[in-house]
Amino acid sequence: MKTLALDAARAGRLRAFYVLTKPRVNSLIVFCAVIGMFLAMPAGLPGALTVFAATLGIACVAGAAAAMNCLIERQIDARMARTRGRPLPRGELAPAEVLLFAGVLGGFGLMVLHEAVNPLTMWLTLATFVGYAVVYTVLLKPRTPQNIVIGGASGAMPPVLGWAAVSGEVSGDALLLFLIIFAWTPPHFWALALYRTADYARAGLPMLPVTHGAEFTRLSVLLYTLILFGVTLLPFATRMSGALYLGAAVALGLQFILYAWRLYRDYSDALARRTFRFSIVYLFALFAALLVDHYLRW
Ligand code: HEM
Ligand SMILES: CC(C)=CCC/C(C)=C/CC/C(C)=C/COP(=O)(O)OP(=O)(O)O
Repeated sequence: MKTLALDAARAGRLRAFYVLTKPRVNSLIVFCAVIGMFLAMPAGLPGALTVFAATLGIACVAGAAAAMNCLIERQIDARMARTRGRPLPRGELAPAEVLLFAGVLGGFGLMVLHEAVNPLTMWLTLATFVGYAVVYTVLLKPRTPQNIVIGGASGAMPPVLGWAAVSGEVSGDALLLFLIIFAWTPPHFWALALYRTADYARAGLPMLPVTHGAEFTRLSVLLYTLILFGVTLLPFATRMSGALYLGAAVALGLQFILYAWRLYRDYSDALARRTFRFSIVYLFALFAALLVDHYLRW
């Protein structure tokens, strides 16, 4: 009986550490990094060991960054309905053990990148960690409604990390992939912020709908979705990608613009929620299209 209770407690703690790494958000982060690895090969496949080590290293550092964000924001998270069920506000884990967990996980990830991939990828991943855990979480998020526009730069790094892991450099093509996620982040986040405005206001965070109102935020979502459409045409314009990619980018982009237009003209929380969900499907599908196009052309 006693062993069973102990096992259940241990499983609960393991689950709490897992939740801290924000596995669902990071699944898309890692997916984009892996696509970057394949696109970096002009022909053929990247080495299996490089792909494995780079994926493991990037996933561990991204998980550590998420855990640091949960640690730094534990009091803010306790005030928001969406986040108050996280392990730290619930008291399931102590701050010191989360710091240790993030340090060990992040340190392990950086070591794998340095030893089994290359130092450039390790340094870029460390910079991404600092960009999210310090620049975005500590400096920008509590201060400016442009927090996610500037902080989005770290979220846009994963394909660049993947590219650097395989090629040992950062090329213009990799920067196009960066630009796509950079332009995608504002409509992705502001769609959610629109139906979570009360939560952010309660937490005292200056998100765009709190500081500038819903209508301005809806217009901003629409404008960034149009910018995103233009940016997603660049891989075709520069001949990095072919017609198959172009077809997918146009079809997905028009659908995103339609969501943003309807959100602007005819707002409802349910539509904002659907737009946010679509933003995730959109990025998965766009990066999958880049990959399929790359190998079909080859
Ligand atoms: C500064 C940039 C970003 C901000 C502020 C942001 C914000 C958010 C927030 C608040 C959520 C809800 C999370 C939750 O309820 O636990 C979310 C979900 C999500 N985000 Fe982002 N995000 C950003 C960048 C990214 C990037 C770069 C990616 C991937 C490339 C991404 C992928 C996702 C995914 C997949 C989800 C859904 C998670 C789920 O289904 O539970 N986000 N994002
Ligand atoms: C090393 C590496 C590849 C790191 C990538 C990590 C990274 C830049 C993630 C950005 C996406 C993310 C978790 C946003 C959550 O925003 P939030 O923290 O405002 O959301 P919250 O309110 O749910 O905590």
